[in-house]
Amino acid sequence: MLVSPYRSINVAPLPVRSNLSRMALRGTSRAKRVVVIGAGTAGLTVASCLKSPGRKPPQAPQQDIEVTAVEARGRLGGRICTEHFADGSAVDLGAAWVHGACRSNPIMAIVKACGAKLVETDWENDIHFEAVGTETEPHQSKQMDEVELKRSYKHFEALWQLFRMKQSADRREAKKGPIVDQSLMTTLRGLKSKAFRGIDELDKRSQLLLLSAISGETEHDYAATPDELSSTWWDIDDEFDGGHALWKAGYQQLIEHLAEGITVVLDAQVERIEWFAADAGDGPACAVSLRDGRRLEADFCVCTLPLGVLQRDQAALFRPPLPEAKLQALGRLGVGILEKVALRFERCFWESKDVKPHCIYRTPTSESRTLPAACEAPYWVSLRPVTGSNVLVAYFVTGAGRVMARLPEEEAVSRVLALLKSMFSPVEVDAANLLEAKKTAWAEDEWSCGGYSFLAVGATTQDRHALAEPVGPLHFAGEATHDRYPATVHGALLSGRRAASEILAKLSSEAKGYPK
Ligand SMILES: Cc1cc2nc3c(=O)[nH]c(=O)nc-3n(C[C@H](O)[C@H](O)[C@H](O)COP(=O)(O)OP(=O)(O)OC[C@H]3O[C@@H](n4cnc5c(N)ncnc54)[C@H](O)[C@@H]3O)c2cc1C
Repeated sequence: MLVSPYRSINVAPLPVRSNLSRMALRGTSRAKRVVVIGAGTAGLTVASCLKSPGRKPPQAPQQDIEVTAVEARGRLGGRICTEHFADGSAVDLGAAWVHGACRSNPIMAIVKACGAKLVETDWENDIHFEAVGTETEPHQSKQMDEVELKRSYKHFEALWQLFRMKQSADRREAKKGPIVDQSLMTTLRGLKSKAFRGIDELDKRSQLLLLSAISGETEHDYAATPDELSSTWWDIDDEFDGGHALWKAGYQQLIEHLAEGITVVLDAQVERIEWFAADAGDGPACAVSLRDGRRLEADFCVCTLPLGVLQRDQAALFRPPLPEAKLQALGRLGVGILEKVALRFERCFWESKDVKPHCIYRTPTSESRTLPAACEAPYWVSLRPVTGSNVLVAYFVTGAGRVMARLPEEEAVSRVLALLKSMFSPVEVDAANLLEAKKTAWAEDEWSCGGYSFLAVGATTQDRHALAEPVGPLHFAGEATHDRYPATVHGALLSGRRAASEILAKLSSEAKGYPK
């Protein structure tokens, strides 16, 4: 059966919960109401922090807070979406890895609290194929020559050293005043030295291998092409130490933990967010209108809508309109595309007695690969080391992801099978060996409009700050608003904590009688 994320067929429906948080009421006539828009990681974190804001200093006010999260989908988690195959094994169709599984990563405390099991991915344990001939039927692949692979890495390292020097110089200039940014690919193409004569000077084959290495370094992580990514600010994000680990029972464990005790209204699509001036009288500070006509009034509203949704809907959503700085930030930031096709087989054909790869790569032929290229071929992650099930997950990014998102499920699956057949014994990859498949379409999904945010040409971290900036009683969270850890679950979680502490700080100064 093929399942797209928004259908969420295999996810056990989580009940709408209704035990509102009630802390001791002191000094106010009624509880403060907070509406959180979106019940993904950021939204649930805001709600959970406001529900139990932790130990407070004695002078801090005890404030009664009622938190309600409204969520467009019929499930929790947003871009976290765990589904299950018929054998009970979990597969994450949205976020899968805890990037930087170390103690300072806030996700690890939740992993510990829910007793979850993580399995680290061994990126070195991989196999590389390359396509031979043209990409037209029947296409074949052969395992890559190690010597050639090493040679391509040499080119890559030389190019990357040059790039890092240029990027440091550009960043120094940016500190002095405005600079003209350009795409990562434009910069890479312009780099030459004695050790590296330039991309265009390489023979076709070396170019192809170099480009694959660039894809691996940029497109796989950022879900955007080097033509889209900012050269100056590429890789400005921070990361936690430690490996990259997958959840044995799925990322949904994090969502279930965050959602405990939170009131969530599911199937509630927000159509309008209004806020009113502080001197507008005794009425509500803001109001959220739903597609079904319901209206929720509140003292604060926290918007955790994904960047793609904000870009599409901001003009219709906000009354009054968002400030210019926010609109400009929305226009500059980019949304990357990442899609998955997960296949469960009866028999495992990608492992041998000696080789049990975690990852499988395939370089397409030069004929099919235009420069500068989008990553046209997927890479595969084996879930055998994680769940023990014979599952391969194919990852498609950027243009290839967009194509996959639009393809009917059966066609997408047969394309992935054809690629696998070209690399492994066609007898083993036979459709009869395929038990189940699940396919995503995040790029087409009304409530995510893509994968995750990236700094496009001309965008800077300041745009993330502008997106995070509160507007009156309206606060903002979500992965795109985090400056250090965007595009990740931990970034979304930390952005939720930030928005919650902004509201608590306002309540605290209000209780002390400071002006709003
Ligand atoms: C395919 C894929 C793979 C990824 N892999 C990883 C990974 O391995 N590791 C990692 O750390 N990160 C990964 N990410 C990124 C990670 O999933 C996100 O950064 C994170 O989940 C975002 O959380 P959020 O709360 O900001 O947004 P979301 O989870 O998208 O939450 C926003 C919520 O708002 C809801 N919503 C939208 N519109 C409306 C509306 N009008 N009214 C009401 N509700 C609305 C949405 O349904 C959603 O539930 C991946 C993302 C994708 C798509």
